Amino acid sequence: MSSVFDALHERRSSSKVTDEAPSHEEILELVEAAGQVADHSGLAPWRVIEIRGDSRGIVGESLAAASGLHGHDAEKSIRKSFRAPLLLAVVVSPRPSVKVPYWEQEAVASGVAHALTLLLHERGYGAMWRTGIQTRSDAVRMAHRLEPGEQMLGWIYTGRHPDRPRDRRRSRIDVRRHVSTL
Ligand SMILES: Cc1cc2nc3c(=O)[nH]c(=O)nc-3n(C[C@H](O)[C@H](O)[C@H](O)COP(=O)(O)O)c2cc1C
Repeated sequence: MSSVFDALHERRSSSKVTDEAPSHEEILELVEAAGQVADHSGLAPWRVIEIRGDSRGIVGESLAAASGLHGHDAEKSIRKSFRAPLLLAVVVSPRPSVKVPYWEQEAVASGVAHALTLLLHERGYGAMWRTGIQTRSDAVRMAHRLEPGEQMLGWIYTGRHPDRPRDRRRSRIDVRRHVSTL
């Protein structure tokens, strides 16, 4: 079993995946695990929408509509949402709280999304968190039936990793530039 340290170093996004998607039951299991992230007041201010099959077109259609695309350009946008067999829309569902402002609740939802990508990777699924300039548009909100106040965080595109994940341990950051002392 790899350590959290190894898992973080080895995770890489996969833009290409096979048609094999995690089942609904597996998604429930992984989302439950991802939901164990630190959460001020335990508000669980997030939810995940599974999007499979033809429903995937709704994502591209709403992004295209929000961008005012038509014809060939709209079709191109719609095709993009079929790049993986399963799209997991991650949504911030803010709860009323005097103690926990919106930004903290978005941080929790974001943590859930990152944890999900790691868990999918561990199970041999490729995952890639994708958004679009119109992710928070009304067209996308309506297409995903978001409640007032809810916000999209994007979609995790996932499916079986096409080959065994290579050991891709490498650092992309110059850590000394990101850590300082007060
Ligand atoms: C909130 C968020 C939105 C993203 N949106 C996109 C996107 O729309 N298109 C894209 O190519 N990459 C997007 N990315 C980046 C990829 O998910 C991925 O992290 C990047 O390609 C680097 O690959 P790596 O994760 O293997 O380092 C997004 C990442 C985050 C966290």
